[in-house]
Amino acid sequence: MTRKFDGDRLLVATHNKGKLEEMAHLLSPFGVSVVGAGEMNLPEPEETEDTFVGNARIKAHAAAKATGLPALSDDSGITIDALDGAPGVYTADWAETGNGRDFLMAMTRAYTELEAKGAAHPRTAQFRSTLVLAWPDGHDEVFEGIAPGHLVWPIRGEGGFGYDPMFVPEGHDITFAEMDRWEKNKISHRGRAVDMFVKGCFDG
Ligand SMILES: O=P(O)(O)OP(=O)(O)OP(=O)(O)OC[C@H]1O[C@@H](n2cnc3c(O)ncnc32)[C@H](O)[C@@H]1O
Ligand SMILES: [Mg+2]
Repeated sequence: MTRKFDGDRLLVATHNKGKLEEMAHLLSPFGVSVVGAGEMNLPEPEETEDTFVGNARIKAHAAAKATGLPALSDDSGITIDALDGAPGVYTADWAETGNGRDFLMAMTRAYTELEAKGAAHPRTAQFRSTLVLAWPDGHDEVFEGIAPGHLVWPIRGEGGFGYDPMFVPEGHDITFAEMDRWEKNKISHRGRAVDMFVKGCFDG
């Protein structure tokens, strides 16, 4: 098996601990361990684009430029059909309190907006993950994964992170937050995007 990047540790340009743990688990079967942007003391760049790929590019290129290493970023979020795709790229912003993030507040907003619209059940939604592998020479590669499902209320489960307690993936009746620790990775948007990354970056 050959790989397109050198060394065993891959820089993952994220400051989200939940994402980093999932990436570490998803990549370990390929002999790749990860190091997060936080551990490398890299700043968190402002995500000023209005697309997942645009923001993923900002994060990956900032990390690659700062370190001279290839860097893999993840920009992700949830699109809710009855809310015309909101919160989408603003998924993290819905949790912003001005003093950290509150995901119960963000999930409550999603539920409240669905109720206000009288949205029918099932309230379909998709988790989306766009990975960008950026190289120090400025070029990049893009990989995407989608997990379809629906939203439930009240929220259920203690696992995962972010909006996991309100999301039931298609073909299941428990939320991502109710799944055993690594079950989510087998079917998640991030798991699917990492599959594409692995296919694109390894041969043999
Ligand atoms: O930008 P980085 O540093 O990677 O970390 P972040 O948490 O800010 O990540 P994003 O900018 O990509 O925002 C994604 C938002 O979507 C949420 N999200 C993404 N993937 C998720 C998942 O697998 N389960 C639950 N919520 C998720 C997450 O909690 C964030 O609020
Ligand atoms: Mg972010």
